[in-house]
Amino acid sequence: MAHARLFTRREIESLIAAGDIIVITQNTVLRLNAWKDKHPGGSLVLQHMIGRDATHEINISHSPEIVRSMRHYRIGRVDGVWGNLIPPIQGGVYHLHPEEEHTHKPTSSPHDSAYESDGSSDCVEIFEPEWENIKEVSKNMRHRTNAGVQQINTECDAQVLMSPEDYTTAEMQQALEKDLAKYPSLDVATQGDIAAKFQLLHQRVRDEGFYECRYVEYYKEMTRYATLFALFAFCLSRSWYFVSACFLGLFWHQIMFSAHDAGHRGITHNFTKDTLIGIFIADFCCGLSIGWWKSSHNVHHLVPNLPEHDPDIQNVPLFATSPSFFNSVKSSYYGTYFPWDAAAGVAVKYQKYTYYPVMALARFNLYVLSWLHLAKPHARAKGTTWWTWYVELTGISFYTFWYFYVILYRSIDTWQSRAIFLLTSHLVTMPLHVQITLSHWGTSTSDLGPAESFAQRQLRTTMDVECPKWLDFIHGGLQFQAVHHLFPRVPRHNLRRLQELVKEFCAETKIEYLIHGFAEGNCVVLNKLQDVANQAKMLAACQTHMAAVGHYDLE
Ligand code: HEM
Repeated sequence: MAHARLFTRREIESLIAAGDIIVITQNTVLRLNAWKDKHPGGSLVLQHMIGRDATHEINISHSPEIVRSMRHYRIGRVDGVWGNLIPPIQGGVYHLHPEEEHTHKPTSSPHDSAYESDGSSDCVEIFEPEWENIKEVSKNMRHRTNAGVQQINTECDAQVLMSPEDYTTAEMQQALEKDLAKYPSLDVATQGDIAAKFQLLHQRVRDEGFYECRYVEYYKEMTRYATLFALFAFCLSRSWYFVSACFLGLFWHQIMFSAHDAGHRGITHNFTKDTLIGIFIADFCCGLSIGWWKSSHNVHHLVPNLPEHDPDIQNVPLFATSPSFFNSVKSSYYGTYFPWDAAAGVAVKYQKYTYYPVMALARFNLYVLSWLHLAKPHARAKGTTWWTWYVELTGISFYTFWYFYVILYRSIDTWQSRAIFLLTSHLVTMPLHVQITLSHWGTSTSDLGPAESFAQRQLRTTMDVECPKWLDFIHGGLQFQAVHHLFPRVPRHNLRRLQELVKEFCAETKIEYLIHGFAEGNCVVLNKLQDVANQAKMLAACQTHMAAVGHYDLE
């Protein structure tokens, strides 16, 4: 039996070196080459899991039936605790071992599970923690940068004698060390214990019915959306343009929460039904592509707050929430560089002040991103979800005609009223964009490496907003972001109850549960923006100084 084969770590590395998409789940080895272009969650999410134990990521993203169907892609198993490799997309480099170069046979069978066992009983390799290596690297970096950091602390002007690269490294290192000191150890036993406890928690979530959607809550939601829409239409018919625009903005603000639920298949749990609900709300009613949103959001959920990989924090030149961006990050999502140039240097210095104005206009940017996404060849999904692109294009075209022609042009008389209506309806959605950024912009952007468990990474990089129950509808479930990141398919209206279990889990595992009131959360984000702005100023001072002493070219 091919799937009885026991793989060694070296063999897994060789398969990855040969270009295979190898993922470990519950000690079984999956080869997913056949899903590369057909996976409904996108190809990037598979790539971020290559060489890793993706048990939790897989279990929280799919129904138990789909998880069971994955056995078709099994090519063998591994023994002991699997120590995650760094996926190639995140910089992992693997080489075929000379003796395997000739024997590796890439498979092209439909199920891609035709890896032939040679019947040999390969030696079992139990992963030894890389924690010692991490500490060693960390120590070396500290030695290299400590002198510079002290210099910066004592000489807060352009007299710093540090290169911009060293300064950035020092800042990133300090943030990393803060997290290492604050969060549970990355050793195998501790992270294994967190993973085991998370598995138990997930079982409890299933057993206690948290995945069951309480549809009555959606009837209430729909009543609210319908009321807001009716008020918009009524006011428009009376030519009360400003009030009408406010109601339309509030309608968009509220209904987009349900698009988020549908995008996660958190309503019916059926891909086709939830995707259609998502397209109806996002594309037809709001002019935004749910396909674009899913393609970036699925990646964001897997690698939250990793500057090179999470599209949600890649906002240079306007904003930077991590000094990593000073190194001109190449985005694995967009495939392009976010250069740290003069424009970024200036904009980021003032980002604390531009945050709310930009959030107020953020919706216009989402139109652009939606259209750009649909124009890309890879937006046309292959496999069973091929139809989504056509329905989306119909929806978004309908919206454009309806909003810009029927509402703005035909229903409103003057250009001045049109401009007021356009701006008001879009500005009213600002709290939604602030709410979205509150969840992550104030939290850590450090990468603790492949040894960190799924649950710890999500909780370390995600923040909840505390609010009374009666205000839940205003935050639309996004206030339970940490809970949602652990269980993205759990229906929104069950998250408040689930939050209690997650808090218990955090207390048991000693992972801090990040939660702030709305105003306090805003301050956390603004402080983070100010911190990075200060770092950007210091970086500029380093550049000026190094240029003055002839070690740096300001161009
Ligand atoms: C390597 C780890 C994997 C991750 C992180 C992952 C993640 C995801 C995500 C986020 C979605 C949601 C798509 C959306 O609605 O936008 C999804 C959907 C889906 N994935 Fe995966 N996936 C993984 C592996 C697999 C594998 C091995 C299979 C093969 C059976 C698979 C089959 C599917 C299917 C059929 C759907 C559609 C969902 C549905 O019908 O409910 N995935 N996946």
